[in-house]
Amino acid sequence: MLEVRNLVFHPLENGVEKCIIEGVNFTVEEGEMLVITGPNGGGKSTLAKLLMGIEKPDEGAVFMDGVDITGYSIAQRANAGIGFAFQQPPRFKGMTVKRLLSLAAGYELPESKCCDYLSGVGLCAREYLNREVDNTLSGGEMKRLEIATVLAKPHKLCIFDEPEAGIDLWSFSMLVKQFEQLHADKKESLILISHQERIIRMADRIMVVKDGKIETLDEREKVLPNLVNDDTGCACMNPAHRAS
Ligand SMILES: Nc1ncnc2c1ncn2[C@@H]1O[C@H](COP(=O)(O)OP(=O)(O)OP(=O)(O)O)[C@@H](O)[C@H]1O
Repeated sequence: MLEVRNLVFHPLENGVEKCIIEGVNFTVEEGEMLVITGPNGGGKSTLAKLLMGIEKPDEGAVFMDGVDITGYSIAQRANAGIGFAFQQPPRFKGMTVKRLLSLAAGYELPESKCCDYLSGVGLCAREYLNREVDNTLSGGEMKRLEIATVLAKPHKLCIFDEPEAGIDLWSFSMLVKQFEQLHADKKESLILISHQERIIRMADRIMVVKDGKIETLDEREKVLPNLVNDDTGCACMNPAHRAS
């Protein structure tokens, strides 16, 4: 379904080319959950931004259902069926949570539906529906709201960048259930960027990205034993990232 061919991203930093992504190739099949992990600064978020069209690759191509979407804008990619939850979600002063969810869904959502999406990420609709999406919301609230906006619309492919970041354990457990349900339905393909062992354990395949390259890409059963016994700096080894 998604095919990434030889992606290269070399932005200029102070006039000098910096190698961030170096010839990355992979595919994601229909209904598959691919978890991308690896050390901090390895290039995972940049790869997600290249898939979403937030950054443009210097070389390579991205295909969705055989169509070359490399030149597509963020909006065109959204229309092609790609949803994305940022690592650090943007805020929209003057917009209510209800309005944002309706915009994300593409139609005026009834309150009951908003309630379902909000409670799915551990937010109480009564408290949040009419709140503004501004800096009065905490980082964890923003993050969960961002995920709710992605869940509010069916996509072919959803990309979640560190959905666990800044989220308390109780809400994290609810999120894991949401991902398990999405995965069980097999209607959407999922790319989850994560350092969390509990999320990594849900993957069909695991990709380890390090120094802008794919270090490993294989089925979970093959990658996981090496990952949890690895002390080379893969963040999921850090006890702080382990799910309780
Ligand atoms: N446009 C850019 N110009 C210069 N450097 C960049 C640019 N985008 C990303 N980088 C650098 O590329 C490297 C990879 O960043 P990226 O955010 O993709 O890593 P990551 O694997 O997602 O890390 P983390 O696990 O900490 O979230 C970092 O060193 C970052 O500072």
